This record gives sequence, C-alpha cells and structure tokens, in this order.
Amino acid sequence: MAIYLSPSMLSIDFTKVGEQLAIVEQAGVPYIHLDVMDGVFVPNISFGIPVIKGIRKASNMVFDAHLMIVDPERYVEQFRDAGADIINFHVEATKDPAGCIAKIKESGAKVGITIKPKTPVETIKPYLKDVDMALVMTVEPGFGGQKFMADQVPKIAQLAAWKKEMGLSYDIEVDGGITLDNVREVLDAGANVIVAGSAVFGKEDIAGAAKGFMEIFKEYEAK
Ligand SMILES: O=C(CO)[C@@H](O)[C@H](O)COP(=O)(O)O
Repeated sequence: MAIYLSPSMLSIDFTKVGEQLAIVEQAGVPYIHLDVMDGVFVPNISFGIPVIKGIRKASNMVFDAHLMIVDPERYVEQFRDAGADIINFHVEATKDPAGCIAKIKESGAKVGITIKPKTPVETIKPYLKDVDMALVMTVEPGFGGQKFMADQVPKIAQLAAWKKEMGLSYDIEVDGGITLDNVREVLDAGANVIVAGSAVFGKEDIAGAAKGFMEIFKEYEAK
C-alpha cells in the first residue's frame, strides 16, 4: 500500500512560504496539509481561502485541506475553487455529515471525514462507504507541536479492520504529534497518510526531515 507524507503548513515559516513549499515538493513530498481554523470550532485562527488560492499557484502538491470550522458545508465550493484536492471536515462540526459528504463530492474534491480524540470511532462508521479518507486526530485540534496521544492508535486499527471487512479503500490519515520516533506505531496500526508539522517544517533541514519519513514509508511499502 502506498504511504504518503502530508506536512502541515501550520508549522511553516510564513515569511518563507513559497520557498519552504518548494523544498518539500522538490524532496518528493506528495501532499501538503492545510489546517484551516475558524476560532470557533477550535480555539485558534489560522488561514483560509485566499491563502490557499495564493499558494495553489506555487505548488503542484495534492492540497489536503483540514477544515476545523463549524458548518463546513457552507464553504466547500470556495475551498474547492481555491485549489483543495481533498476536503476533510470534522464529523463534530456539522449537523448533516451525509449532506456535507455529498456537497464535497459534488465539488469534485475527494472527501475526508475527521474525528477529534474524544469522539468514538464508531461515530463515522456509517459514512465510511462514502468517503475517500478517514482522519484520526492524535492531538486536540487547534495547535501544532503538541504531544502525540498514543491512546488514539486503536481507532486507526479499527478503521483498518473495517476497511478490510467492508472491502473499502479509504485512506487512513493520522494527524498530531507525529515524529520519526512514533510514526511506526501508526503505520503498524494501518495508517497510510501521515501528517507532520513541527517534525518537518520545524526542523532546520526540512528536506532531510521529510526524506527521513519517506525512507520509513519505503520499508513499509516493500513489506
Ligand atoms: O491539525 C492540526 C492541529 O490542529 C495538526 O495538523 C498539527 O498542526 C500538526 O502539527 P504537529 O503536531 O505535527 O506539530
């Protein structure tokens, strides 16, 4: 199974966005994770549609948008038009997850459904047949650089088991506190899209850090 690195732009140096995006893209990183925060769903505000539209011109990476906003269905078309290839929404953020999935599909983007640490994984089971990705948060969403919550790993294993049982093919993405030291734990459980913010953009050698993850992925892909 192919495994993808999705560095989180939350940890990028915003005085050097174009430069640092080019560094990861040239290192062969396939995705960029775009953490959109509204100050309501999470206690932080990051960036939104105009920033994504701007960087779209500077990058051919897959834009993996993670909407940490309430009622995400309101903005699906704008994020798609800005250049999002994957739109992840939080199941906790909408009264109508099925409607939100339909809207994202209609926009032509891939659909991701996301759960916070306190949300049981069973909450998203009814929607798995309709999504391209399930995203497990391994920190409370809102900030980069937090400590990995190892107690969330069984959710990844459960999603991997359901995927097999139901004959589905959704990606399993993991986000929060991932480092070179703990990434094997989530890969062993069945994750195949790995978000890393401070462990990539927070490092002096950004390309080297990204390559460090991708070397580990190669081991798993060869298994
Ligand atoms: O969505 C979030 C935080 O809400 C994440 O994408 C983090 O920004 C990842 O950063 P690290 O934990 O890897 O530093």
